Amino acid sequence: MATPLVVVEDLRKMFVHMGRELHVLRGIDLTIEQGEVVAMVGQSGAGKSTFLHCIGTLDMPTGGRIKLAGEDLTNLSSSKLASIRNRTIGFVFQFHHLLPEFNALENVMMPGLIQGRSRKELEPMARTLLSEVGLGERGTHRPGELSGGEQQRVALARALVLSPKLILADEPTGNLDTGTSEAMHQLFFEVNRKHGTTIVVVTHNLAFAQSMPRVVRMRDGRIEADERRGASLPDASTAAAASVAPAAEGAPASSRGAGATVDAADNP
Ligand SMILES: Nc1ncnc2c1ncn2[C@@H]1O[C@H](COP(=O)(O)OP(=O)(O)OP(=O)(O)O)[C@@H](O)[C@H]1O
Repeated sequence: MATPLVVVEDLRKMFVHMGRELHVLRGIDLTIEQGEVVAMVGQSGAGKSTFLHCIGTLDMPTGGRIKLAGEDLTNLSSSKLASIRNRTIGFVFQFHHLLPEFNALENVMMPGLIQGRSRKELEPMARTLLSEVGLGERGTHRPGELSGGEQQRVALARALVLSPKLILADEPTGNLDTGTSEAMHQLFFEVNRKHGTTIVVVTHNLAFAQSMPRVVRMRDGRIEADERRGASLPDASTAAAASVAPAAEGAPASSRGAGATVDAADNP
């Protein structure tokens, strides 16, 4: 039976900007089950990132309720929220925010090192994750010595190092070329398959969104559509190849038209 990981009820977020109220989330109800892979799509300004930040405990809602892994986040202190965040969520952003003075392996270990865990404890996991994202041989490279796609793969490995139940990704391939994006997209499916991690991705990439089993479309701070496609995930061998072959980054775009934007589809 499906187990809810994220339960959102009547979620609202209002910003006050220059004395004016901006109602960015206007009553969102959404349940995400454990192990789901969900695309969040919609036009620019629809509130996708704000929604992601709220369920990621990076931003406080102004109304409604969020339950994460059974815990009601309402009225929790910032330190309690940080503790839930650290043990439950891994983040992947458009810009990877790797620390330039540390190598790939150290960057992957960093969330654990910050928590006071030992290098000895973290290193085997970090090495395994780097291998899973196809960078087993690049552990000693600093971010400046890696391509954009490789840096983003290090960021994905870093997001996984504390074994989160949930990965929240905000335009994780928005900064990458089409072929590199495709390899990264396959990696998300591979991570879901291998670790059972629930994944929520904000994306403008039509091909990526359409490959997801569930697509939630936002408009003006509300959910406009929530479609479960029943689509099978991409072929495991394709995903595995993408995860182990850095060369896949240079692979040509598929005929599905990766790189097209969902917004373009919104406004035919
Ligand atoms: N801190 C803030 N203060 C005021 N307004 C904000 C703040 N953060 C976001 N907004 C506004 O909220 C609206 C929704 O922003 P959000 O980033 O969630 O949209 P989005 O759907 O992710 O858009 P995009 O696809 O362009 O990234 C925008 O109009 C934005 O200007």
